[in-house]
Amino acid sequence: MIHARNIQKEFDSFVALKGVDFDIDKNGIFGIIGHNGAGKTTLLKICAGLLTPTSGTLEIDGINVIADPNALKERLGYLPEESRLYDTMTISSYLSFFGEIYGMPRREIKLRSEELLSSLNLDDEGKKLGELSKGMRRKVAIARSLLHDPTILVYDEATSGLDPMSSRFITGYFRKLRDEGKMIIISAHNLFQVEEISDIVMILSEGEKVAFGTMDELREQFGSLTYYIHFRIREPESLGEHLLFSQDDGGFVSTAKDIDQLNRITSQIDAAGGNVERIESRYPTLEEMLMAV
Ligand SMILES: Nc1ncnc2c1ncn2[C@@H]1O[C@H](COP(=O)(O)OP(=O)(O)OP(=O)(O)O)[C@@H](O)[C@H]1O
Repeated sequence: MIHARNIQKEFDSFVALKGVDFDIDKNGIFGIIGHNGAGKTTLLKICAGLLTPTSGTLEIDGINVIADPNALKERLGYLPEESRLYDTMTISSYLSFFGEIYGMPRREIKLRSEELLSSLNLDDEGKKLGELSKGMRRKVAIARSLLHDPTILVYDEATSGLDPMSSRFITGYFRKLRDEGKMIIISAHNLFQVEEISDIVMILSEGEKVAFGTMDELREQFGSLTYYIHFRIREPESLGEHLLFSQDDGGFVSTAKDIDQLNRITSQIDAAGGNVERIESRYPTLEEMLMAV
């Protein structure tokens, strides 16, 4: 559960967050998206208790994060956008080091590390962290964030630098953690991924919340179904200048917002000697929503 009221953050005279409010009543995956500089990392750091907002209140799972950020620490797994690892350590010595910082008993550190390495598909071949690939290093950072079995996860661009297989694996892993009842707050530039796994999405733009809700609620907010009319035509210029269309997969595509417009366009294509191949209808994707804000 998260209750945020009027979260503002100023850096000197620059206002990075301009009074963000939201409520999430059930644990699950909360995706924050927005263009570069929208304020995603700033909001994530505030949620992780690592940055104090200039004003506002924030409660996560009953903890007053701003007044008592330390109370969150035990329950928090935080993954920054770029996590620094100690290059000369091996994976297991690195995880042991952090386990000890968390005050975990040695035996538990060992068991938990083995469990995480195996479920993240990470082989500890005794290599030094500095010798690992970027994707493997990201997985080590993810393992570290999960070592103490936190219930609240704050992940900034968790899958950046991962190949598609590893990236899919991590999103699958998030679903598993969600099913275990954890609260997972993520930001990602991969909008398809956010759309696929988030229970609630927020779109931030220049420090303001411009949309918030389930994907179904966002689809309603960002307009209705659009019809995509895919067609072929020998002489596209004969369609006249009033019909908007673009090239698509060897043919052309035009869009209609309702059935009347759809009928008009298909008749126009027909009259110009074209051939409608298929008509698709779909709601806007998260990417199209972000383009619209
Ligand atoms: N410590 C800081 N001092 C001054 N300005 C900052 C600081 N941290 C962030 N900002 C500014 O606040 C704004 C929001 O930054 P933030 O990193 O939260 O954006 P973001 O949405 O995560 O962007 P990106 O997608 O590029 O990572 C930016 O204009 C940034 O320059």
